[in-house]
Amino acid sequence: MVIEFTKYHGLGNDFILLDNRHRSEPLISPEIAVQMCDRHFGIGADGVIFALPGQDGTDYAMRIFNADGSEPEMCGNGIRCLARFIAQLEGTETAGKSYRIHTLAGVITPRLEGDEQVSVDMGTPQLTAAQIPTTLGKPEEKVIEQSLEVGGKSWLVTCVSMGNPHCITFVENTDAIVLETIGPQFERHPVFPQRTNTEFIQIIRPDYLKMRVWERGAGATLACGTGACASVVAGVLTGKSDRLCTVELPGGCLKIHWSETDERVYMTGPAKRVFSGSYFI
Ligand SMILES: N[C@H](CCC[C@H](N)C(=O)O)C(=O)O
Repeated sequence: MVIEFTKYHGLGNDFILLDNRHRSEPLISPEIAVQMCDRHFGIGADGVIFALPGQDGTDYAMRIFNADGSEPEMCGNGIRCLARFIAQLEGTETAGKSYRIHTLAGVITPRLEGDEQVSVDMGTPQLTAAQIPTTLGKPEEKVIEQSLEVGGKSWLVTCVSMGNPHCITFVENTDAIVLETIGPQFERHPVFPQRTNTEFIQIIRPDYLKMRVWERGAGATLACGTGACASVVAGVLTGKSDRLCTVELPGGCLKIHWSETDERVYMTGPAKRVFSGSYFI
C-alpha cells in the first residue's frame, strides 16, 4: 500500500500531513503512524496529522497521532501546518483566509497571514484540576505554583489545559534542564492520569519567555504551540509575565496573546512546507 504525504513543520516541530478529506476515519492506524514517524526506518516526524472532512458545520476536522501512536486533543504548531496544507490542497493560498477546524479540543480557527505565517484562535484555557486533568489539589480548583516531587527534587508547578494537558514550571536557567532525564518523569507522573506535556520556562522579560519542552508522546521537541500558549497563561496566573509575549523555543519564536477581553489565547507563527513523497507500507 502507498500513502502520499506532505511534510511540514512549525519551528522544527515536524509533522506528516495526510489528505484524508474523502474518509471520515484516519487513513492509517496509530501503529503505522509510529513507523512513519521513525527518524531512521520511516519518514521521521513528531506526529501524523489528518485533514478530515468537516464535522458539525466546520470546514474540516483535524486528528493527530503523536510519534508514540497516542492521540492528543490538539496541536498548535500542527494546526498552523494543517491550514497551509488545506490551502495547498484547495489550490489557493490567500492571506486573510481562515478555516473553522473541528478538533477534540473544540473548534479552532487558523487564519493565513501570508509569508508562511498563520495566526490561530486557540480558544480559552481550562484551569481547574479536573479539566487538566490532574489529581493535584481539589478537582474544582486551579493548580498554581503547587509543589510536586519529581526526580528527587521539589518543583513549583502550574497546570493549564489547551485541550491537552500542560505542566509548567519556572526555572532560573532552561539550559540547565536535562530533558531526557526529567521529562519522562513529569510526563508519566501519577498525578497526571492522561500523562502531560511539560514546559520549563525562564522569564527573560515579562514579555519575553524562553521555553524548553518535553512533549507527551513525542519527547523533547523544538517547539510546542499549545505549550507556548499554556506557558503564557501560567505566567499571567503567577504574575510573572504579560498577557502579550514572545515565546522563544529552540526552533524559533511564537507570538502569544491571552486576551483580557475574551479570555481566548491567540498564537501567531510560521508553518513551512518541506517536501512531498510516497510512503510504502
Ligand atoms: N504532544 C502533544 C500534542 C502535540 C502538541 C504540540 N506539538 C503543539 O504544537 O501544540 C500532546 O500529546 O498533547
